[in-house]
Amino acid sequence: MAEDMPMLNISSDAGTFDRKTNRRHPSSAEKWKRKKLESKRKAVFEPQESSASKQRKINQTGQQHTHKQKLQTPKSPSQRSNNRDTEENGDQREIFAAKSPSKVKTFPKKAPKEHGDYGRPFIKTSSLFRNNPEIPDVLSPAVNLVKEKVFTSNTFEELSLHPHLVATLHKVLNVTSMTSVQKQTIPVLMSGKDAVVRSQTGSGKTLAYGIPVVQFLQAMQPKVKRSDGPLAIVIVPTRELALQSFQMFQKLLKPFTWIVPGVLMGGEKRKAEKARLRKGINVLISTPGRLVDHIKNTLSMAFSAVRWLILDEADRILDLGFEKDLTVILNALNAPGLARQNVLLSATLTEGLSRLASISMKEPVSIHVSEGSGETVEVCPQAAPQALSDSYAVPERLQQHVVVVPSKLHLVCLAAFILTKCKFEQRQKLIVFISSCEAVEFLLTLFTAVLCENPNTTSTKSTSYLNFYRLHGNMRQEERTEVFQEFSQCKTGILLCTDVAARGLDLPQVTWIIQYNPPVSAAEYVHRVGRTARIGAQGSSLLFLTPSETAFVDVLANHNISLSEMKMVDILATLMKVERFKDRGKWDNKRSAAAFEQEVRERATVLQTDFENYVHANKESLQTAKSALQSFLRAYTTYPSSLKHIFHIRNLHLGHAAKSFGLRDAPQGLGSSITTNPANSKDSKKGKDKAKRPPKKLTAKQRVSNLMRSEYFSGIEGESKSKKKRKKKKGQAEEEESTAA
Ligand SMILES: Nc1ncnc2c1ncn2[C@@H]1O[C@H](COP(=O)(O)OP(=O)(O)OP(=O)(O)O)[C@@H](O)[C@H]1O
Repeated sequence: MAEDMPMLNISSDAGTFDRKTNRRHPSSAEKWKRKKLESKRKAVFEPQESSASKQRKINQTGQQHTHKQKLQTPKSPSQRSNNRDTEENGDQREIFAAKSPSKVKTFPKKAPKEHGDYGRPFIKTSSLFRNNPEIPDVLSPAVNLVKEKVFTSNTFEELSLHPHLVATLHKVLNVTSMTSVQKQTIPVLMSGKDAVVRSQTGSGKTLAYGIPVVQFLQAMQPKVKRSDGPLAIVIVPTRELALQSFQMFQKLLKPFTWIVPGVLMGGEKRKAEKARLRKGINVLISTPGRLVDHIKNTLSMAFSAVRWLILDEADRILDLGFEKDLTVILNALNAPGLARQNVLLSATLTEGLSRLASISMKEPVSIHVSEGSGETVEVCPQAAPQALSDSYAVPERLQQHVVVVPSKLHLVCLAAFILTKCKFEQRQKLIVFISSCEAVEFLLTLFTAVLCENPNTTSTKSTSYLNFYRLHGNMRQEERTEVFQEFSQCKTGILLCTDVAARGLDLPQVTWIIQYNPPVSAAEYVHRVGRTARIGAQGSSLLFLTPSETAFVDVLANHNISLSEMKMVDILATLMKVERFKDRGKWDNKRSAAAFEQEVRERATVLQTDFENYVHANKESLQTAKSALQSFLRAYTTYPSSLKHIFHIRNLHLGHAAKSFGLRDAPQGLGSSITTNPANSKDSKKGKDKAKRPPKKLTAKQRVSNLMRSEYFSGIEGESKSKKKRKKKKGQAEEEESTAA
């Protein structure tokens, strides 16, 4: 791993160390030594290698790894990681390098003149930029884009709605003409039929079911009373989406004050929710888990009057994690046997839904908004959802990009992209998708500490153009709600989040969606990017892939999604404009392209070193980084089997992945359950043996538990067994308490 360490090449004998900047200035003796070694620099820099020489190096890599591991043995990893500051670490590396035979390269002592000295220690860039897998060109296959027209020229007046409802749409919701999905769905639902609705993200599906429900309820005779209990139930996969749908119903129901909407989200005290349920909620919006909780534990929960069941993001709700909950809900609803209208909606409904349709729907109308089908609505009994193709429509004004970044460079590349957008462009609102709650927390802390502080001053005041927010399922509900509201209202900001924010959230003016960790399916990709370019607006997205993951572009192409490539070097080049590097001198066009590239590499290395210094500054931050890495690895094991040929934990290089968490080494004992790349194994011989063994087959139960764990990583809904048990106990206690009261 030694070669993977960031090399601030500093000798121990003299020089001054600037504690403010964490950098050491070389002594004159050192400078002389460096000068002598200048002639060797070419051998070290190797700016452009031929593919033949690259291949040779790849062939040698295994040998080099083994050798370097041997060199490191005098110190245990834990001892190494306890070395707080770079100076100490730098000494350590030099000692090892001195003892090593010729295969281990000697590091240069001085940067070439054209790169400037600026009185800074020379920065060896190879640890970040060498031994990375080759970056292939990504050619997104040609696809037939599925187009959906968002707006129609038809108005809500054409629908025979209650005039107060039309007025509310105009005045409160500020909408006048219908979107395509509304034009097709509202009349079908108003005629009393069940429907399966698929239309692109941000096309107005919420009002497409909200308007018919309100129209129906306000017209009911005798007039709706609170004591009637739930008449319409809306199930959504996340708490924030529940809150958002609830707020939409609140607005729509403004003129019809006798109809009461309510939301059950979890996070709130069950006792308080129970009290609200007892008082009476007519339009009940809930996450599946919370509703099941009340079905099982709230005696006063009655479903005898339910006339509408709406599953928004229906494909998500049908995922394994929620299926059990849904069965409980359907059993409870089906018991009284009242005629009920059922609606399923999502931007990515596929044939998997036929199972649910057959359980709960009667001759559903299939509404599929796309070019060509714009004016027609088919009535397809039972098998309707199967007719839905696997081609997904994405918003027309969404610009989709992909960037291929080796694992080691992930962190600096994300940081550079955030800086590019937020510092040098106006009014940027970014959402960054990350695979686990722990990794979100880690990146928030790291970026806030390293990017928001100005290294040239002692002030810790954060820079005004970088406002970080975070959202994931391990946060307290009040905090989640607060962040959701704040990020909705802010003009600029960066939301670091898990997939809790992937579905349905209507966050205004989001300009960029960054998928730092790839999604678990093409459908999830569509929902993530759908947080921008909503309702006809413009937006952009960027998908990060490692070189071994580029086949995911073909998976997306199979669903008619096409991406254009962005080059990592172009993203990193932003570092040339960043103020924190201003002491490195001004750059102009007169310098050679190679010098420019070298300077970019050096700056990226300085930034990576800042990240690593922060991570290794104390035990706590080191542990946080390790936990984040571990959770990332665990999340990586949960890709479905259909994508395992692309996203397999064995393809990951642990040392490189560790670097993307600011760690200088892959921590030991990352969890025996995680299958690792044999090349990462401490004992390469053992690793080879391991590689021969066929991968352990998981039982169905294990696969399910893996998926559930994946939910827990993003914190969408699934919970660990022990957490559920604790909650159940608490609930029972509350129940007893309230009965006693
Ligand atoms: N007819 C309309 N005219 C103008 N704006 C509208 C109209 N209908 C809905 N909107 C607005 O469009 C935005 C997106 O709507 P909505 O959240 O319902 O989309 P969606 O199709 O459910 O998206 P997703 O698939 O991501 O859940 C909302 O801000 C909503 O207020």
